[in-house]
Amino acid sequence: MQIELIKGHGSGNDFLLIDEITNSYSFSESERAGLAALLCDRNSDLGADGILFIMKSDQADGRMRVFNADGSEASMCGNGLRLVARYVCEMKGLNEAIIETMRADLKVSKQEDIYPNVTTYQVEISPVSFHLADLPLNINEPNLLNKKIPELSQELTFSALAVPNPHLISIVETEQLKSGVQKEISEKVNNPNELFPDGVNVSFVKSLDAGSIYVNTFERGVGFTNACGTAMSASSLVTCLQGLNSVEEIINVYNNGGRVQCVVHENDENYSIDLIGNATYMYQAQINVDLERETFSVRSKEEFTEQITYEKLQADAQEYLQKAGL
Ligand SMILES: N[C@H](CCC[C@H](N)C(=O)O)C(=O)O
Repeated sequence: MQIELIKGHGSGNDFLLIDEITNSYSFSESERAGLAALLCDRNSDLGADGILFIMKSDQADGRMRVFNADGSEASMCGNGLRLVARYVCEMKGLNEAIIETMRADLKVSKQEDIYPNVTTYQVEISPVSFHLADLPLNINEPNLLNKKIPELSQELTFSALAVPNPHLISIVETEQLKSGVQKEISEKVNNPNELFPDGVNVSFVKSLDAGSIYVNTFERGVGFTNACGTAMSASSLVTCLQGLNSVEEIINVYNNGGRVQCVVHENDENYSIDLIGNATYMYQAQINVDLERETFSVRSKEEFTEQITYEKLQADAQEYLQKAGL
């Protein structure tokens, strides 16, 4: 089958966007998973952290389904939703829209550039739950906020929440970031285990200057990525719960792919997070895929020029992190 796609990224978390609104593709569930595993392979001519299927919606301006590089589907993707927001808004000539996701119809909007000439969108991250059954996390507690999980670590404390995809977050110091402990814990909870039967995204967070944090994430279904939008949003919320940052204030979230901003909103113990950051296109391509034989070829590939400007944002962020000793 012939497929057109755009490759883009949100803070270095890169995705293949497949437009099912304009094109008359009709993928079965197994084809969606198979395409993700085949096209996201970093040893192939494409490679990405996941695929974003952009689909018609009966109730919103568009619909996003996100598949990780291992072919598993996730309920939400913050960096990916900014790319889908851009694609749908530009297609329909909108500055704001509603995008249907697995668990909620979410508000998205075009924003002022977060960095000169870097196309920027804001997306709503919601719903948020601290109920452990919503991850799921199998421990006999109503929630897990800044507590130990002895099976994973004797010294680290963790918070667990679903936004709505599952996140396990630990606020750490530089030495823990530089040790191999995050990889160890992440691989343990993303291979068959009793604690997290569906796996979990694992983030280590370091508080920097006031209103600034650094987040490093091992993503369920992918591995370490440059950034994870839902993880950066969930981490921002956890830093507010721990008194390191404040709700309704901009939090600069640094990551290995650059910088985004989060604003945590609280309404009677209900939280949502606004995630603001780049939505950068890298190239568009036409490919021929033979899923039976698990092969594909790139028929054409045309680069965009936006990445050149994005790399200036990324260099600034990396300079800041170097000064912070990261
Ligand atoms: N790996 C995640 C999905 C992608 C989320 C991430 N790329 C983001 O930007 O939020 C999961 O399985 O829950």
